[in-house]
Amino acid sequence: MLTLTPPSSGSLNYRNRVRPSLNRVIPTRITVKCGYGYGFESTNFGVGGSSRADFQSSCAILASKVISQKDESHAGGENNHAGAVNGHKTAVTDLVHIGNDKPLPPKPLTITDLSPAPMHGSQLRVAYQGCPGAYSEAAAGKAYPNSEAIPCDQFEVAFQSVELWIADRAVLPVENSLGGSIHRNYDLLLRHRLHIVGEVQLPVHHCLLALPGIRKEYLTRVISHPQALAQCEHTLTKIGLNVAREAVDDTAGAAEFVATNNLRDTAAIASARAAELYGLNVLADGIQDDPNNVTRFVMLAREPIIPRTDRPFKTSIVFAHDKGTSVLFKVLSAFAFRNISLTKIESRPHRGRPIRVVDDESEGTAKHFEYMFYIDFEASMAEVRAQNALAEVQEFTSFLRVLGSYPMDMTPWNPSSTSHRQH
Ligand SMILES: O=C(O)C(=O)Cc1ccccc1
Repeated sequence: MLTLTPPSSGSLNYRNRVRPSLNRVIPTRITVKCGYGYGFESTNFGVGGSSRADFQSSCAILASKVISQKDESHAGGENNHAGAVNGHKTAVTDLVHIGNDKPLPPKPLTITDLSPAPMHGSQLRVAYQGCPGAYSEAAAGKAYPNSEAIPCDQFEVAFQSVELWIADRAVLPVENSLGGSIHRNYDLLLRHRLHIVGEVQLPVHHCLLALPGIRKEYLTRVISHPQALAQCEHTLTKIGLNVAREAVDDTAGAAEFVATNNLRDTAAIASARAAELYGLNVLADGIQDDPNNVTRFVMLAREPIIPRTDRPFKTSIVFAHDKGTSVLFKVLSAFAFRNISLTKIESRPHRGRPIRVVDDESEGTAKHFEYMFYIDFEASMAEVRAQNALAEVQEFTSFLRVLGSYPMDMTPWNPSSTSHRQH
């Protein structure tokens, strides 16, 4: 389990443990002991900087990295017969020099360079918050089918694991069709320097889990992630479960807690996979109030991907403004005039500057809340209309950051089953 502890040590502990009762190997969440001295002040977010320039330079850095990695391969690594470019095996013929030590000109980027595979030559490692069986783990599997999912005990830790190269990607739930935005996670996006490189929408099908032999009538408590409790509230009442609700960090963690503590009076709301992993019975399934319950996750990486125009892309930005009237209206117009659809707009209190005091000699003083605005729009940063829209937005804002420009999840809509079953 990856956890945060005060600076000093520096050890990493990632192991598999066997649960004797379940006779199954479940990866333990990893624990990393390191400092957590991030500069969280808004000045560290690049206030006043040109995010378009930032974005473009990031892309250039990525492209030049690919090329320099090729050069490193030229220099001859551990293997004289084949080199690796971004983790992809390269045939020896690509690496020979022509003539007088003249290196080959750099090869054009290919599709595999756009989302670089890990340099360690193994599976992509994807960090998520929660225990095995959590929905975030399923989202990691949907986004990166052959990846190794790394459970972390907090989101902060999942972010750190990518920053410290323990993982290659982090998966973060950002909004739900019933509960709306997961605000804390938007704050995390701003506090860290990771880039959104993809999104997945996951139909979430909740089950009510209890120890074998336990019936609904024995229960005095239901535990789960707050989002899961909220998404099942009406159904729980409808099936007569008017018992205490308790929030825990993740759904699968709730299932594990019931199993390991042999709790006969407590049920967990979690996935069917969690029931299997922790040896629990499914008392009722499909208990989400909305059968079309979907959670959107974003994937984060240290480097941005190079935006393209040959498939639908989405771009996520965050901005703040100091003063001026109708700023939000002007920002929205920058997109509307260019026919760019917005898929999301969200405001969050500005942590660095939560309050603004306005003086008026005749009226006195007033306090206003200050906000950060998050917008997702349907265009790629490779499109001129998106670049122009952002150039305009920048004129009205004191801070602007592109969180990422990434392929939209276009998987066909496949809603979960429409009825819940009780057992
Ligand atoms: O707790 C989990 O399993 C998560 O991945 C977070 C979550 C909770 C409820 C719905 C979707 C994601």
